[in-house]
Amino acid sequence: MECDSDEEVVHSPEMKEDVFSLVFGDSDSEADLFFSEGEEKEELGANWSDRWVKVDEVEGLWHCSQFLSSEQQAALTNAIAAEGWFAQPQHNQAMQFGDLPGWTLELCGRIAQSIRSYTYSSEDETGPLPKSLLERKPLFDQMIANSYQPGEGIKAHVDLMRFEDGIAIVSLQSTCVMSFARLGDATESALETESRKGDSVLEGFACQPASSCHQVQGNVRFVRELDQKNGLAKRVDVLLQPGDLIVSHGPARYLWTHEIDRSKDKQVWLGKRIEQRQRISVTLRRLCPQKDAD
Ligand SMILES: O=C(O)CCC(=O)C(=O)O
Ligand SMILES: [Fe+2]
Repeated sequence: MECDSDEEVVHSPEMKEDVFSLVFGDSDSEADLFFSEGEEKEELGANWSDRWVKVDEVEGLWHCSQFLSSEQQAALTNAIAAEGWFAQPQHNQAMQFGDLPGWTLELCGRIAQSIRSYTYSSEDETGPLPKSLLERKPLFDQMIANSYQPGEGIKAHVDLMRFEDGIAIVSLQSTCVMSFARLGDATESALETESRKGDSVLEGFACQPASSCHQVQGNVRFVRELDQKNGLAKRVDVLLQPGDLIVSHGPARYLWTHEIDRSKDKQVWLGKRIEQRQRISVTLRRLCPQKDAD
């Protein structure tokens, strides 16, 4: 079964006040899902600059490797499980608008913190989000949690225009390849994966005689499929591992589709098949202001 983004709300239960404290013990509004006791929140940003990687070909797409540690991933997975949204495998999507659960607010805070720490320490970069988006309040007011059983993915889409620019997605539990395709090319016939088999991963940027390029940047690998005519990337695959975060704005948000095809034989990375487990993702966005009805 495919998840059709935004079209289907399987489950959207009322938030129970006490769920968060049941899972994490009593905590105040500065809930401590992500921060262990005594940890200096301000100092956490120190090494963010190394983890954020700009995906050059998809302007406005940024990847943060290991945004959440394994403990934090477990805590977030538990918080989602405690919501009861995915108690049955056929329930695959839950949305929250406005008053977001405590763990979501904490996640938003941590995303903002990591982006700020990157953006304000590198003057010449736009960073994962332009400052105008980064400093809006609230940063996000809508959350979708998606649950994918092995074999399930999400069709190529651009997120609905009712959401503002600036989108964040956190991946949990199963590694997957997310494919970005330039909007004009999105409907082209299935893209060749065979040509990638046997290609080796090289440090830096290496173009194969065929039309695909591999790039390794830190812990992140991209595979780019080039347009033979103009040499520009028409498809870029990004490996998302549990705990990774991606953020998109501008062209990446409006001019590229994103897709996860987990049908048989599609989740292949550098010649190896990715083991599929249940995957959960948390997408954070902000709704456009309501237009007054005339
Ligand atoms: O599951 C994902 O990583 C992507 C979700 C997505 O694209 C969406 O909800 O619009
Ligand atoms: Fe999406």
